[in-house]
Amino acid sequence: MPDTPFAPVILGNVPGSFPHGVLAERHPAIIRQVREAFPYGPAQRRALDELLESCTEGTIEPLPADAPDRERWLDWGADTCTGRSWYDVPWLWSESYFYRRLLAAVGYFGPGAWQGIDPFRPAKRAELDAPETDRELAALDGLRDLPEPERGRALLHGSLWGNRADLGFRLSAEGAEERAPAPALVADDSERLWSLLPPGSDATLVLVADNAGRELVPDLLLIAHLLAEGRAARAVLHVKPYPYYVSDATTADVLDALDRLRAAPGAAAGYGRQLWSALADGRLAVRAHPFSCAPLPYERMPGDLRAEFAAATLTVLKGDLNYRRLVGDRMWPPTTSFAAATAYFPGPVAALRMLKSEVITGLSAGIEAELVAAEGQRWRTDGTHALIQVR
Ligand SMILES: O=P(O)(O)OC[C@H]1O[C@](O)(CO)[C@@H](O)[C@@H]1O
Repeated sequence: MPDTPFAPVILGNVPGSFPHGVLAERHPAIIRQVREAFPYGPAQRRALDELLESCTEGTIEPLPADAPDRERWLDWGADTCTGRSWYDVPWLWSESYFYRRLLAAVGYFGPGAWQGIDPFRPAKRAELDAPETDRELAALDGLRDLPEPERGRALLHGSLWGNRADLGFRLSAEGAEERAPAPALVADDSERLWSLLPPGSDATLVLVADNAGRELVPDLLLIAHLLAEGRAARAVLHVKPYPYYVSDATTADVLDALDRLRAAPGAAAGYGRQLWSALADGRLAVRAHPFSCAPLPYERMPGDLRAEFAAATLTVLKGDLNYRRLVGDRMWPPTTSFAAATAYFPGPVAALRMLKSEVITGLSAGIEAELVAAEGQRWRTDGTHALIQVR
């Protein structure tokens, strides 16, 4: 991507800005939430306190010498960020490293009794087990008699609006959903998406997941539909290798979502069985590439991931964080073409995203004017607007 002066990389060092608020308020709130999630011992509580002090008043500290991923983080720029304020390095880097340090503080990486214990699991399970999930699964019965294109559209929108299920965002977004006088969908390239996945095509779909629970379930339903209707011959679901951004999906969350579907009454159980057999016979594969938790834009993706995305008929990136990484987490003018901002991507790519941070591209001047007239700049960050963009 050309180093364009008019699209600076986002930092968190402007007091009052959305990124600054995430570092200064949301991260401390997440540390408090994690502290209460499990009966962590004195050592873990001390480590959480130290992280709280470091990320609010201190500087970025290096990983311990024996950290298994120390070399990887050096490749990801740790030597240029450690020793500096969390607010003065790229926001994306700061956020990503915060979750790496948070997991280390509770002993997630081990060795020890807390190795592999997901500090966000109670919150994710509560969201998956919520009565709203029952209602959403029951609504699937109403899709059975619809013609395929309508069922496809309903499931695509289920996956899109499912991106509301961002538990980190919810910590600081009370009441956001009531507002939004301007159009909720600010860009819609869904017809182009369907044209890339016609029925009967030997297509390979790659879906890069975002949140677990009530977002992951509709993502899985969309995959099941595309496989069952022959719009995709095979699918790869990318999840996170470790817990991330509070509610991002891991393989354990995929299994929880599958259990939820298979245990549900009606059409939902059928989708659950389809997905189970697709996993068993290889039509659906789950991958957890380390780069999924990298503090870097997709432009910096490693060769094996680039090759996988290049070979895919379509790569669907879910959510706000993936969108930020897709367009370099830069403050592009909103009317900058999505195709130009993603020109480096090795294959056809679609973004399904709720707007929960300032980054945006590919808006028409008319839509931008309407949004600004109705909501100032609130539309960028309050999670009430969405986009489907395809290149
Ligand atoms: O779950 P999503 O859609 O990637 O959203 C992640 C949220 O976290 C943020 O990184 C802010 O912490 C924003 O990108 C967004 O508000």
